[in-house]
Amino acid sequence: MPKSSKTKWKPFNFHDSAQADQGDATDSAPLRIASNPLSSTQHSLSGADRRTVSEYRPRVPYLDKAYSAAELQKLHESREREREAAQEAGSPEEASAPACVPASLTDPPPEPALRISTNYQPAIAKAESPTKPANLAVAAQDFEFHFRSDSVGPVSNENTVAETKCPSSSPDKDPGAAVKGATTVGDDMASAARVSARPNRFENRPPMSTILCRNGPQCRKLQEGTCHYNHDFTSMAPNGLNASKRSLNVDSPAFTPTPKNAAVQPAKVGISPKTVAAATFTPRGSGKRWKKSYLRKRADKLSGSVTPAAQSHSKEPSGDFIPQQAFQQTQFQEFVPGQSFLTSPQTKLIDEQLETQQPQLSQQITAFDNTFLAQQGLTGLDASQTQINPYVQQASTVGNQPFFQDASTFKHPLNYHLYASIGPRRENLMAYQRSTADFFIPDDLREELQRKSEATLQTYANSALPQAVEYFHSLVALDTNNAKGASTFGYQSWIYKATSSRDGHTYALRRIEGFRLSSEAAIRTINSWKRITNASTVRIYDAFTGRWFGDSSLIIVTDYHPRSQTLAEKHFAVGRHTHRSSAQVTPENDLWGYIVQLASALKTIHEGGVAAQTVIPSKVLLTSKNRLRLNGCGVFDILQYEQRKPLPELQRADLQDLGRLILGIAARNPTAHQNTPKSLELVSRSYSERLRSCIAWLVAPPPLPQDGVQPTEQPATSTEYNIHTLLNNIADKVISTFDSALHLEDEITSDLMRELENGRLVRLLTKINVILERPDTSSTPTANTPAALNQPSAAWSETGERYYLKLFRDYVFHQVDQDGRPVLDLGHIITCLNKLDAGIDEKIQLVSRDEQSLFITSYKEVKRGFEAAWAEISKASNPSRR
Ligand SMILES: Nc1ncnc2c1ncn2[C@@H]1O[C@H](COP(=O)(O)OP(=O)(O)OP(=O)(O)O)[C@@H](O)[C@H]1O
Repeated sequence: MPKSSKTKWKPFNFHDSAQADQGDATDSAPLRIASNPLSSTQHSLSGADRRTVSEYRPRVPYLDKAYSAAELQKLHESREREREAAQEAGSPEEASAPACVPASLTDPPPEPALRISTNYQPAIAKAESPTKPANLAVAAQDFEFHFRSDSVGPVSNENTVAETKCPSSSPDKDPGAAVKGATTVGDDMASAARVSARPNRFENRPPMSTILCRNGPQCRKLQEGTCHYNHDFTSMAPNGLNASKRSLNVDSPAFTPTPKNAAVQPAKVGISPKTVAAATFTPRGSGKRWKKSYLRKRADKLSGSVTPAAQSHSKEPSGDFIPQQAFQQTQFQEFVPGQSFLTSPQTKLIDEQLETQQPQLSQQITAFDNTFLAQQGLTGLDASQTQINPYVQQASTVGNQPFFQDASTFKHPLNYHLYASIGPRRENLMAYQRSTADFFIPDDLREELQRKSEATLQTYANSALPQAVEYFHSLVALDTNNAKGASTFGYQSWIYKATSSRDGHTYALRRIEGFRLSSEAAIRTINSWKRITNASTVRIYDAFTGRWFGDSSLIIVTDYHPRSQTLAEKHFAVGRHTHRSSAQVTPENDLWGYIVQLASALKTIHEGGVAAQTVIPSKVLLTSKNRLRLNGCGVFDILQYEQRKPLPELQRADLQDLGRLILGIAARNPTAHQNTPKSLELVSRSYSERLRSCIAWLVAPPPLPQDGVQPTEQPATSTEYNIHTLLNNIADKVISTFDSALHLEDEITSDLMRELENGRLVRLLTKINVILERPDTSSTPTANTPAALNQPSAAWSETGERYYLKLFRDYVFHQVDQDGRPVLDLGHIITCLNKLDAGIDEKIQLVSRDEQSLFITSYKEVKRGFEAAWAEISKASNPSRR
């Protein structure tokens, strides 16, 4: 990286990417990656094997050696001597043969626009005196050198790349002359033998004036009068092939393979003749459907009727978004190939048939429709009424479907390990080196988050559940137990995941089946619960009753915690998520963590003037590792409003329930509290006395004081049985749980930091893809002249001002090694993108795919080019800014 570079770190401003100034980009490039030394390529000047620009020698495919002027002069003299010797020996043919020497050695070369020496510094190349005329006699034949005349100054929009051709690339001269001269003269050089053994790729090349110019009709060189290629495009077929050259003919001579050592004509850019034999494109994989659609479209056209536009892209505002409804109403528009601007032979044939045999074809279409509908089981429907929903099941299946969908039916699981780093991590990296895993959050965390996200978004198209419950839609049952009896609450209860049409978030709906609300006051108790906010409770939002399920149901709306598990499922082996057998001992620290979290929840609940009444294994959710949330709160307050007990009694019962819960887990028996002394003895065998005495205190509350004063109104003493006493007694455990929580927070923050750079790179990649090879945006669409969409832009052609941006894309993403194999080096890609984002002064060499063009430019200029193109596209996208 050049020392003089003082470019400031200034990332692309991609709408919202307000990035802070990161200091000197040359000293602290944003990300430095270990470059794989094995992956250095012919295009690469950066990385571990970086060479300086001056060391670069162009690769000449048919010469192993680049001859200097002195060497060529020596060859010439040697050839002259031979000719004279032959003359003296009386060999007239040999003597009369013209001396085959490079034109550059015999004639003064035509005045070049720019002359180059082999030691040139391309980025700062300047015209040299013609004292070294033959230095590039060989190299220049293969390369058309492009230079940025303004490599340091600002890039002009009109002529971004000032390009110069070497004189020997003139079409009038045989480009292989110098090589031929060298090979016939040199009899003393092994390299000459090698050269002569290799085919000259220009030998059988047709004259340039017969080759169609790759830059197309808009070739700038043509306007300047310097392009010697053919610009008569009238003979070209619309698909870009030269019809006269490429079309198959029975009179065509049989194909004769070229011998391996024969001179090979260089391959031309274009569509391979093999494509003639390629299968016709058939949309949607069904030839019948495609043909049917096309036939109908053509029949419509002939009969004057118009195929209605699809409604699926209507921009009319909709009300609440209800995916299931929208899903079933969607119309799928058939693919209509008639709108294509290219006419395939097949469509031409059908056109002709339609013109001549319209009546027969109409019958054919009707017969085709009937057959098709019969195949789909849709007989009796008019084709225009048929809307095919690929997700709709047979009616009988839907009718028999229970509340619980077969989750595997529509499941397309993610491949969680698609992006996982493979193999062990290398430890012997340098300080500035990174491995792929460093750029992403840990695999297990990412997988867990992805699974949660998938669970949150999962819906079923053919659910037998109501489509909407109040302001919720897309219901999915979370209960796994199909045959349920009366639950904890004395009624059948169900849990559904649902999406709110008010805010689009996902909630859990607890349904109490068959509950009749007797008093308005009962449902208003939910207001106290709405105010309870604690990290260890499942938050409550709303409660209402209704008949959406065909019965009178009470619905309580709570937070949804995807992929959560109850303590009962985890510790007492009664659920689908059970990973641990109930025989396993739970670590004591985990148990203290449970006590602290639930005590924290109870503290907030009791201070809020309510009681949980649900501190039981099936109502405590585990939402991640050892992370508890008290669930099902507020339900008893509504259900037992008439028979409610005094609050102190309920709050003491909460503490006792907590004791029973911990006792059950510690003794590995959900009914352990039924024989408390024995269970406590069991606990004392596996756990500390501290834990045993804490559980013993919780499960045996002292008699209730008679005055009924609320515990929260008095300072706690060690003898009182309330949540404050509990928290005072376990203060040290509270502190250690708090410390663990802080450690976890630090870890998650550092994981988050890794993803920070990825977001920036995604924005950069998005921007690059928006820009690259975009069709022309310069023309503004009007009523008479529609936008020139899909028209290739001259800016991307070889002479266009954005050509080098395309080459930069190849340099970053399409690297190949010396054998032409793809190089997949994430380090190289990320390094290049970061350097582009920073816009540093480092030089890069961009080579066209055919190796005919070479640019020496810098990241700074590439960035400037991308920014200019982005500004142009942004302007074109916003009519008010045009
Ligand atoms: N808020 C929630 N978010 C996500 N999942 C939940 C939520 N509440 C409950 N679940 C899940 O729903 C399932 C059933 O929960 P529920 O509270 O009905 O327990 P249960 O075992 O059916 O007990 P019971 O029938 O005695 O009430 C559990 O697997 C639980 O993980």
